[in-house]
Amino acid sequence: MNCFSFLFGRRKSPRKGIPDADDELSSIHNVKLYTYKELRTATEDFIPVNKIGEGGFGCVYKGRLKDGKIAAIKVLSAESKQGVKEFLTEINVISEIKHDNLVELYGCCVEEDHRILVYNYLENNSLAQTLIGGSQSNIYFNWRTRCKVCIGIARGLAFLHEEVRPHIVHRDIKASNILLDKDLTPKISDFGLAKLIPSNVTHVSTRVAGTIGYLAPEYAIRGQLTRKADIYSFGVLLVEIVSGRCNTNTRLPVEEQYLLERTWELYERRELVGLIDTALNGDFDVEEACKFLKIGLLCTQDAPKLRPSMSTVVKMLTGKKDLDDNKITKPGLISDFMDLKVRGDQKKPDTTITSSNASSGSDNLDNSALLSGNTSAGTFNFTTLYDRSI
Ligand SMILES: Nc1ncnc2c1ncn2[C@@H]1O[C@H](COP(=O)(O)OP(=O)(O)OP(=O)(O)O)[C@@H](O)[C@H]1O
Repeated sequence: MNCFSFLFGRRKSPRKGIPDADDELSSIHNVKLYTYKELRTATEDFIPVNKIGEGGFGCVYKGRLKDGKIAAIKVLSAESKQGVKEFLTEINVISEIKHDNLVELYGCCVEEDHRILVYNYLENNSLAQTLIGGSQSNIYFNWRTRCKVCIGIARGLAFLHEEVRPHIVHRDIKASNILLDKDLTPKISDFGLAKLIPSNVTHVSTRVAGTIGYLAPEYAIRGQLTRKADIYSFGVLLVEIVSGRCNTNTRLPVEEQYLLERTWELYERRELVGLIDTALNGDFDVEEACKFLKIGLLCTQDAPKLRPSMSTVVKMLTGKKDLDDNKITKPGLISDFMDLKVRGDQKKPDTTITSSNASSGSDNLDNSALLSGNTSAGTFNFTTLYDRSI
């Protein structure tokens, strides 16, 4: 796989910051190329009624392709400079791998200034729009469905982490990146931030990107990226699925606002059952639900090496391996650190954050990482200064 050998900026297209289509096409392999005309026809000229969503990348439309397949057609917006790099990463990472719990890329369109991704259409939106904070959704997630969703996501991640070579770290596991098909099978999507981890290195140092609330502290603060960062994010998501709530909710009483802190507190008081979603109306296996919450805690422990691998998580979730309750240590939280720095108003719950000035792949770093964005805890914009040697 040739994911990160893209060339940018040799010949620019008239659109500022967008590389020439020929340059881009030379870095895209084994992917079906759609013409803009075909995608225009498929979406009836991208009419608003066919628009099914909008993300950081641009708008997503539903459309019928020439071969009759229904597709989700993601159009990179003209303003999205960051998106061009993510566009190529997404194509090169996802096009070469297939798994039941990963979204399927049908192909893409690179024509003049148009950059479009074409996916398998998934009928039931994302976990963020349905189970977690999706008040408009009419899907009921009973306990069995939640188990299936958790295990499916875990299997998809185990595949990326342990079966694909080189291993892939997704870097943005969160509720809005888990899409659901008609049977509520979960599909991990959005590989625009994914990184390959060569087998001979322990971690890569990288610009920090991801979503506040799901970011492992060692990665958020020091830029150290390993598979354990995804495992941390998965742990947060697992607790969200069992509790049916978002990781941060400032409308709740202060002591309940941060889900991981709350989970740890209830775990210590042996009252984890109090966290399980009341929408289940008591119709769940208490022991199993508490076990899932404990696995969430195992995955979010402060020390990355204590977090289990995803294949171990799959075994624990499916009852093929016992978990040692006595071994769970306190979750790593960046909220304490953020409390010192957070200022401003309350906006949207999920925000992608990016740090600048962090060297990539360097052995000796003097990093000054500027993090900025919005959380439900407030808009933040702060600088962390640190020195480290690996
Ligand atoms: N394959 C798909 N099938 C059906 N709907 C999809 C598909 N892909 C995306 N969508 C819809 O489009 C919305 C936007 O998706 P997109 O991946 O662009 O952004 P996001 O993940 O929600 O946000 P961000 O870009 O900030 O991470 C999704 O929430 C979902 O409703």
